[in-house]
Order: sequence, then structure tokens, then C-alpha cells
Amino acid sequence: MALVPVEEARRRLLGGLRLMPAEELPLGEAFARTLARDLAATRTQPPFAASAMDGYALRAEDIAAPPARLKLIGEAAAGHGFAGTVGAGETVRIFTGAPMPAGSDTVLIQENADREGDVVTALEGAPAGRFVRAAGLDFSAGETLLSVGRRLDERALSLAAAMGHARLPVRRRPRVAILATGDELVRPGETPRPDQIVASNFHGIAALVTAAGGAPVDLGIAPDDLTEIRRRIASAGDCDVVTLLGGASVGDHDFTRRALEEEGFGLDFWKIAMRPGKPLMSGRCGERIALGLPGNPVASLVCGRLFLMPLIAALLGRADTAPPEETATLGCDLGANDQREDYLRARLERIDSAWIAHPFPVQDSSMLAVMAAADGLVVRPPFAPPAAAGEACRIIRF
Ligand SMILES: Nc1nc2c(c(=O)[nH]1)N[C@H]1C(S)=C(S)[C@@H](COP(=O)(O)OP(=O)(O)OC[C@H]3O[C@@H](n4cnc5c(N)ncnc54)[C@H](O)[C@@H]3O)O[C@H]1N2
Ligand code: MOO
Repeated sequence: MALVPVEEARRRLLGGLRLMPAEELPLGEAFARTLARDLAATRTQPPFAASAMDGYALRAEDIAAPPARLKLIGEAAAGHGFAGTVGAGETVRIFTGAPMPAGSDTVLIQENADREGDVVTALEGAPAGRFVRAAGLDFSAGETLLSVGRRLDERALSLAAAMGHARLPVRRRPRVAILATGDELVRPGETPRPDQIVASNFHGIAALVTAAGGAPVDLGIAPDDLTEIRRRIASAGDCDVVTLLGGASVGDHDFTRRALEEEGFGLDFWKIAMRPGKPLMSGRCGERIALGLPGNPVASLVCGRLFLMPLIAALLGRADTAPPEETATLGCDLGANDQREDYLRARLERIDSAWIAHPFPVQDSSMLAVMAAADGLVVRPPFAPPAAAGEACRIIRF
């Protein structure tokens, strides 16, 4: 059976998805969520011409030939505008963020003034408009400043607040059920029998789900038993995505394919031209999506990045559905590649604003210690010829 190229597998997985429905959240709960529609400013910022400095508001023409004496007639502070008008030869004490008083057109910073009682001497001149933020400098009411699909990071949240939005329309987070399978697995903290190991994949995959904007749901560990795997899949009926860990291959104890089919999923079972991560499974049952990740821990994590994170991004309507690639320089020679696109765990070194990639010499897909020590992946296309140290290569940084 021909191996499916990575890009085609991702396209098939992401094709024809329905976006998550919108919900409205208070600003304080919207961090890391994704906007469900464009957001326009409900107000202008700043709403008035404002001082950018602490000093004196006055008319530039009055201090064109310093030193110049001015009469202090009042004060404007942030939140407390000055009600009067600045006339010829007059000034108002002003603080950063205060509205510019009527009649004034510039701010003389206090470092350039002497004050005695209500007499202020300008020691230097200041052109009109100096240290004045015009009304609408930042944005004007009606401007669309945040677009649908935008991830609400700290910058977007501050802007949304300034735009006058106390609640935000966001996409509901996809609920991603994660089921580990295998008689050999025990939870961290439990004591494995001599022929067992500690299940590690859930924790890494749950972290990737959270980072991508999904909500992980722990379905625990199912033994290699068709009925039990079916029961756990059925228990995730309210989840948008069901992720199965392991049991995807061709062994006598690999049941996840049958379990999904018997639970009503139409399957697209792939052998992918990818290392690590050859056996990958996807399926649909109505709007629900199943994704079977390979059991080998590194294959699981790499496929999580290449397929599960993009799937969550696509369900949220985000543009970033492929892992971002960069260019690096190879730090060692590499042999020719076979038909599987290779994702080599590598240490990345920064030298003179370039990345140097040092792939680890042993790349077994069970080796989590190497995975954790890596800074990223070197991507080698299928059938890449031998490459020499110093040649350019593609990388995905963690
Ligand atoms: N004859 C063939 N054998 C295998 C093939 C193949 O094409 N032909 N593919 C190999 C590749 S590549 C991979 S990857 C594995 C994937 O197999 P499964 O997805 O069925 O995974 P399991 O057999 O259940 O487990 C593989 C390995 O990973 C460990 N594992 C599983 N789940 C977890 C977990 N939650 N936490 C930690 N470790 C886990 C499991 O104990 C096994 O050691 O198949 C190859 N075989
Ligand atoms: O995908 Mo498998 O990880 O090559 O062992």
C-alpha cells in the first residue's frame, strides 16, 4: 500500500470541517481563545487630544522666543480636564493623559520650565503639537481592529478592552477526548508489573491540545479489548474530537480501528510517508472526528504537532494550521533518506543570527529523553539525497 504524503494526509484531515460554534465570554475569561467574528472599535482612542508628558499646556507662539513668562491659570490631570480656555500668555499645569485645555496647542515639559507661584518661565520653545496625542491617534470608532480567527493574546485583550468590549465572541473550545490503549500501561504513580510501563503519551498530547486551544478530556487507559475500547469511545459522545493513542498498527492486539468502525466512524486509515509516525488513523462520525495517533511516544508527540494541533486550529478557524517551518544550517552530514519524510529530533544552536541544527545520532521513536532534549525537528523530504554539514535544511522549532 502506497504511503500517503504528510501534506496530503493533513489536507484530508482538515477538509470539510465545521467551525466550532461561537460563545460569548467576559474579557477576563477570553485569554488564548479565538475570535468568532471581526471586532470593531466602539469608541475613539484617545477620545480627546491628550498630553503625552508632565509639564505645561500653552500656545506655542507664546514661547517662540524663550525665556518667556506665562501666567498659571489652572491644572489638568488624567481624569480631570481643565474647564477654561488658555489665552495669550497663559498656561495650565498638565499631567500625562490629561485632555489638552481649549486654546493650548503644545506641552512644554516641566524639565524646560521654572515655576514660582503662578508664574511659569519657559526656558525653551516648543513647536505646536509637541507632546500632544491627537484624538484618534490610536484608533477611531468603527474601525475593525481585530479579525475573526485572531487568537486572543495579551495584546489583543488589551486592545479589545480599549475598544470598549467587555465581552467577546469566541469559538467554543473543541473538547478533545484522549484514550490511551494497551495492556502494558499503568498511570503515572501506579506500580507497573515487570512487563508493564508507565503511560506517558496522554500528558504530552493533553498539553498540545491545551496549547492549540482545545480542552483535553481524559478517557483513561483501556486494555487491549475491543468491547472496552468501544465503551470508552462511546463515553466521549459529547466530545468534538476523539484521540486514540496506540493500537493503530497491524498487530494482533491493535483494536482501535475496529472499535471506531463499530462505533459508527467512517475511517480514513493511512500509512503515512513519515518517520516517526507511519500508522495514523482518522475518521468521521457526523461532526465528530477521530484521530488515531501511533503508540510510540515520540511518534505520538510528533503526529500531535503535525496533525492534532492543526486540526484544533482549523476547528477554531485559525489560519495557522501548519507547523511553522524555518531554515537552518546542518551541523553534521546526513545519509540519503528513504520514502518516509523524516522528522529528526535535533539540538538547535544560534550562531550569528542563524540556526545550526544538530540531529541526535539515535532517532528511535520510543526515546522520550532525546525528544525532551531536542529544541526542534529537522524535516527531510522523502528520497532526499545525502546532505553535508553546512547545507541548508528545514526545521520546526519547539
Ligand atoms: N509489522 C509492523 N509493525 C509495526 C509497524 C508496521 O508498519 N508494521 N509500524 C510501527 C510503527 S512506525 C509504530 S509508530 C508502531 C505504532 O503502533 P501502535 O500505534 O499500534 O502502538 P502500540 O503497538 O500500541 O504501541 C507501540 C509502542 O508504544 C508504547 N505505547 C503505547 N501507548 C503508549 C502510551 N500511552 N504511553 C507510553 N507508551 C505507549 C507501547 O508500549 C509500544 O512500545 O507500530 C510499529 N509496528
Ligand atoms: O512511526 Mo513509528 O514511530 O516510526 O515507530
